[in-house]
Amino acid sequence: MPIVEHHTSTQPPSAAFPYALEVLPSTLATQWNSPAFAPYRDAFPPSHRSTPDALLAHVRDLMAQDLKIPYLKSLQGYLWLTGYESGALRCPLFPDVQPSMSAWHKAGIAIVIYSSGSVPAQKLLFQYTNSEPEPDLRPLVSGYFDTVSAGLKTERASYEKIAATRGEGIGKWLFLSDNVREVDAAREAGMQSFVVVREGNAGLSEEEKERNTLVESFEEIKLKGRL
Ligand SMILES: CSCCC(=O)C(=O)COP(=O)(O)O
Repeated sequence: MPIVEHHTSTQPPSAAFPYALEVLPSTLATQWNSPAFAPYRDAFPPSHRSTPDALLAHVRDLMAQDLKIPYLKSLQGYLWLTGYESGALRCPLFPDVQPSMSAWHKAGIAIVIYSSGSVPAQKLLFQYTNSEPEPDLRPLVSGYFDTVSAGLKTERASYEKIAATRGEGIGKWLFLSDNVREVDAAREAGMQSFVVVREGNAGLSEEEKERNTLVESFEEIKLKGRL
């Protein structure tokens, strides 16, 4: 049963983050007091949401640091919704991702997503992919977790919590991520855990390469004899 860490192991850099920054000023200007937007606004600390300009500056700052704060992630999901629905955004996938996910699904292996991106944002990403002829990959996914529902991705307890939601023992799970600290946490919890090496990811030290199983494509996973 794989858990697919969905950002850098399934997707090359996408236009989603620039899109959120692009539409943020007009969203703040036109929706500041709208009932749809208010919950996203009010999730930010009061000191950073006194005015639309204050919130704009704060969100730009958080995004420049790529901070994985739940209220930022919720806002991004809200901003991405119009982009996906209008066709301005599509989630680009590495070419091995859809065929592998389909094959695992066909083989009865459950695929669960765990990301710092909010669960609503994860569902959008998998609904609107660049996969042809069927861009909507949600039927292949059995569950979604984020840092609100499962906890931090660098903590062992988060993986224990996710594994406890299904009947298989934790030793049957495989976790995939580009982030070695996440891979370590999942392994400590008792999951099998591989580092997915993709172009553009942070490099690994020699020590990290030696003590981890590395895969450059999901197609290699079967060859490693784990599925
Ligand atoms: C366009 S990527 C959306 C996911 C996201 O917001 C993010 O921060 C990625 O986090 P992950 O834990 O999946 O690396």
